[in-house]
Amino acid sequence: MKAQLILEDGTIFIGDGFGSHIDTIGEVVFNTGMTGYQEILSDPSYCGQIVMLTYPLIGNYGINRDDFESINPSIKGMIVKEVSDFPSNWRSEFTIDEYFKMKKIPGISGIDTRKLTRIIRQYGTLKGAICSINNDPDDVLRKLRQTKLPNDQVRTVSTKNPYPSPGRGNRIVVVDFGMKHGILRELNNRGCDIIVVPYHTTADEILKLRPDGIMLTNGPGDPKDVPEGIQMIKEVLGIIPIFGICLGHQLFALACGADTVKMKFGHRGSNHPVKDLTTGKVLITSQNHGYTVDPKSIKNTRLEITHIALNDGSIEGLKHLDYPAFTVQYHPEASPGPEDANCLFDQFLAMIEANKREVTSNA
Ligand SMILES: NC(=O)CC[C@H](N)C(=O)O
Repeated sequence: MKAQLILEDGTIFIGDGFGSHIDTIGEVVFNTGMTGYQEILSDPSYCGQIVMLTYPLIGNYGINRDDFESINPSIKGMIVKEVSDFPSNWRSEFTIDEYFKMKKIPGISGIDTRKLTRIIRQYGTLKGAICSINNDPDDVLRKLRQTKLPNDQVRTVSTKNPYPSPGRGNRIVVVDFGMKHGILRELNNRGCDIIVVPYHTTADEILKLRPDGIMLTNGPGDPKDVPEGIQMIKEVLGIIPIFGICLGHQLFALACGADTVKMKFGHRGSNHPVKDLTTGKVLITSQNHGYTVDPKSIKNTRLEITHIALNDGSIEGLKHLDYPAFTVQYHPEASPGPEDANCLFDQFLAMIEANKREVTSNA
């Protein structure tokens, strides 16, 4: 069935609908990863967004039961050049079309994704609509321009109740701002005794759980829409060691007095080079963010920049100069993408051990 993609600047693309044939509106962003569409479509950080994949063939290894990053995908839609109807992989259980029909997500294929990428790179991320070819484009455009993008995505995707993932190692409270399950897997692999808590959990509630460390997860939207998280971080900083990823990194920066800004079109892909300023090494990283910490805002804080993006010089990592706490803008849990930065989870646990020794020696 023919479908159309309409951008808020008035550009119209005609393509073929796949998945659910419902109309949708969202922020159109592009991801340049060559693989990993299943992890991308189930990454809660894309909540409210229509994701365009620049790799030209999507769905060729199907949808399997192992690679989800959340139970229910929260993307608004997907834009691709070509969708594969006949996946070939021993793990495949559904085609992407079947899966999107089941989850009520619309997709559009047959789109000139190079042209669309150029538009977004030139003008920045835009709102867009995927709808039936029968809709009047002027009506859709009017509705699209009137539609405000949501600001409550973290509330939508965060867990409603705390839950444990037991282990015999360090107790980690994972604050779920829209967590990718890859983060849990990394902590589980290291034997951690995990308690996942909702985004609005207060510092007191967290401290009552007697954590050895606090993990601030990734998540969707503007970090300034999550004041509960910023307040909590201010109160636990210096008491419990902290590791933050992506939205967790941005919230940490705000809690420490830095500022965040929206990027023109963000970083989304699996091969973003990042320089670790402490070692001089370059890591190839997995990324998905549309906001960034403003470098001008760092000088009045007690933060040190530990990592920078080599494509545009933006901040990719921070550490606190006085307290055990560090954060990264990229995804050390990969899922999808390279595992160059996986050792950050080990560094988190080493920081926890060092902190325990310090607390004991000061006692
Ligand atoms: N993956 C993330 O945590 C993304 C963080 C934030 N929502 C951004 O777009 O910048």
